[in-house]
Amino acid sequence: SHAWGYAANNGPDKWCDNFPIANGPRQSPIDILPGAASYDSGLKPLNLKYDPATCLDILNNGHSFQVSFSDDNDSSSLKDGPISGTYRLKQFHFHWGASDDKGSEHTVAGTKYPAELHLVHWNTKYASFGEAASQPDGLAVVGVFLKVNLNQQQVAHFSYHFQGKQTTFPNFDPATLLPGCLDYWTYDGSLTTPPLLESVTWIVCKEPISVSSDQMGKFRSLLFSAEGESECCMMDNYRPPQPLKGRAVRASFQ
Ligand SMILES: NS(=O)(=O)c1ccc(C(=O)NCC(F)(F)F)cc1
Ligand SMILES: [Zn+2]
Repeated sequence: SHAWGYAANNGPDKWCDNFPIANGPRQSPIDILPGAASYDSGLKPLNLKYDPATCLDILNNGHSFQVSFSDDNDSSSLKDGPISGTYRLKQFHFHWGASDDKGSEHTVAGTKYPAELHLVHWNTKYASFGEAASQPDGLAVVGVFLKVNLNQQQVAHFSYHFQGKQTTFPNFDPATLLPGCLDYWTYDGSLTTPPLLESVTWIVCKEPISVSSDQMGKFRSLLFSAEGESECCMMDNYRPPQPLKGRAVRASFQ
């Protein structure tokens, strides 16, 4: 079976063929309706601690580019918020569109942002990321919307062209990618790409960060294709919102 992707023949509408959980009860992303979210005063502020020294490399994995972190200790981790215990940062990556009117996976009352950042963390009550990824409370992903600010300087100089390309990416501090205000919505969901595992506590920040239109251009210059293949620009690598199926979305703010 041809690998999954975002094209008409292998994209989100086809994923259920090989991954039936695509129609499961807690799939992501979702459309967040702020008016329907319930404020929960029991939710704690996010406690994010990132150590740039744990930043390892940047990889174009053919679906996005991802910056990986060494996770053999808690020096880059998430605590509090809606979760209990400590979740270690494993990687971050983005989803984006072919134009600024689309690209985010979560939407807010139908509004699409041009891109969305995902900071992926795993619950240290499990032995590894791989084990955590198959547990209902195994992962916590912080989602941050990106908006285009026409005269904004570059967020960071990512531009990793071909699939499979990997390079060191020393001392990048992911805290520079966080908005000033860490108000968030939270709900139980899944990975937004196959295998679509229903193991994610989603934490979606209300405030977007700004990127330059040049930065968006750089994202769109990345390639789904590998070196030597006919060039296929990496864009529209987002899954559309999935049915809420009765889930509650809580807000950390009023
Ligand atoms: N887009 S997302 O929901 O943040 C997202 C985060 C992580 C993974 C991932 O590690 N897949 C590989 C695994 F775990 F073996 F299945 C996929 C999607
Ligand atoms: Zn993602």
